[in-house]
Amino acid sequence: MCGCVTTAYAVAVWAGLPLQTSSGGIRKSELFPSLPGSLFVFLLGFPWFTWEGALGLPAPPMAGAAPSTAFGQAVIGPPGSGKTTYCLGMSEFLRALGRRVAVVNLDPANDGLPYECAVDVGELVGLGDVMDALRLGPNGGLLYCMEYLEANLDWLRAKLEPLRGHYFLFDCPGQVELCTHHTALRSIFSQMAQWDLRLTAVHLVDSHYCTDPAKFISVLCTSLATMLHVELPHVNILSKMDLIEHYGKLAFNLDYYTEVLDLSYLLEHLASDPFFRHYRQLNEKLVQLVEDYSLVSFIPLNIQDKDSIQRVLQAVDKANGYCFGVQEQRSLEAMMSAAMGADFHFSSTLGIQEKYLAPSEQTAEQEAMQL
Ligand SMILES: Nc1nc2c(ncn2[C@@H]2O[C@H](COP(=O)(O)OP(=O)(O)OP(=O)(O)O)[C@@H](O)[C@H]2O)c(=O)[nH]1
Repeated sequence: MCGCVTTAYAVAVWAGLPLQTSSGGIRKSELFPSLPGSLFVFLLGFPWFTWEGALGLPAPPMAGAAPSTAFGQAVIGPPGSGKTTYCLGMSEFLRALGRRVAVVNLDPANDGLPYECAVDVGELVGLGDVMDALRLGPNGGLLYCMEYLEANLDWLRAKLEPLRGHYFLFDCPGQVELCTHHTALRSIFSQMAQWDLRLTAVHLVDSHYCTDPAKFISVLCTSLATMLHVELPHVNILSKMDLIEHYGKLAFNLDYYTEVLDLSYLLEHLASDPFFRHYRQLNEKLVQLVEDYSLVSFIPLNIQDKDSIQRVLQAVDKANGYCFGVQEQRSLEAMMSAAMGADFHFSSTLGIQEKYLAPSEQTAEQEAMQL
């Protein structure tokens, strides 16, 4: 069809027929004044000739062509923060939304996986074998395994290539140094970006750390270091929201922790502890560093709560650009996304607070925050 139109156009141009209305017609001599007619028709015969190219316009999208870009999540966080459970819950949620999901286990220490694993790094390198052969402990062994994977990325690429078109969840090892200063994991992610795999780093942190101000400062520092080191679009998650007050009451409202509001209140709270009073200056500097970057915030998650997973997915899809992708299964998913976007953020955090935190008398700090 396109060929016929092109040929008719070529004949018309060659014959010198007007190409628009009789009054405003354009002749070949006006379009291509310096191009001899025979050369012009000769060019039209080539398969690479397109009118869009000739007129400097972008090429039209090829209907039905499979886009090569893949999307996914790199699930990271300290040991026990809930990465494997997250991969299971998120993969089930995504499948219910109609996405084809492939979960990839990059943690050689993971055994007895609860999810259906599409690719398992254990097929390439085993932690037990490395520890035995090189007489390393579990930590050193795991770092070696990651370096081994980095040196054998062809293996991973060959495993991922047949899964193009899937949405990927990478269950990563929990060693904190892998995300804060060791280079192997970062280099694996950056290589995946070269393969046109757009990942969001989903960094899980146990929410009960919020109940201890000193631990929360350390969580803020680790999260910031991870964001700066991993170099991926990043979403921080407070996991296990249902257990948030398991080890004590929160000193402030939940949004204080999720939005990382004025941290000087945290320092005042710490000053009441005789041990931390001696480290006030150190804590001040750490808190100042976090505030200066102004990058860290958290989304609360209870993996058993659909609304909470949806909120996380919405942030992840924005971060890696999935929501702008051509493969999005529109309809219900898009409608949910729009509805969530209209949600007033403060009220949604308040809703989570009411759900998971026991109502209590206002503490002195909370009163001070409201003033
Ligand atoms: N109550 C509750 N428990 C959770 C939640 N998420 C994870 N857990 C539990 O936390 C424990 C650790 O979860 P995992 O998913 O194994 O954590 P991980 O980060 O993969 O751990 P490593 O592989 O050791 O790094 C398990 O007992 C889970 O059942 C949650 O949202 N709520």
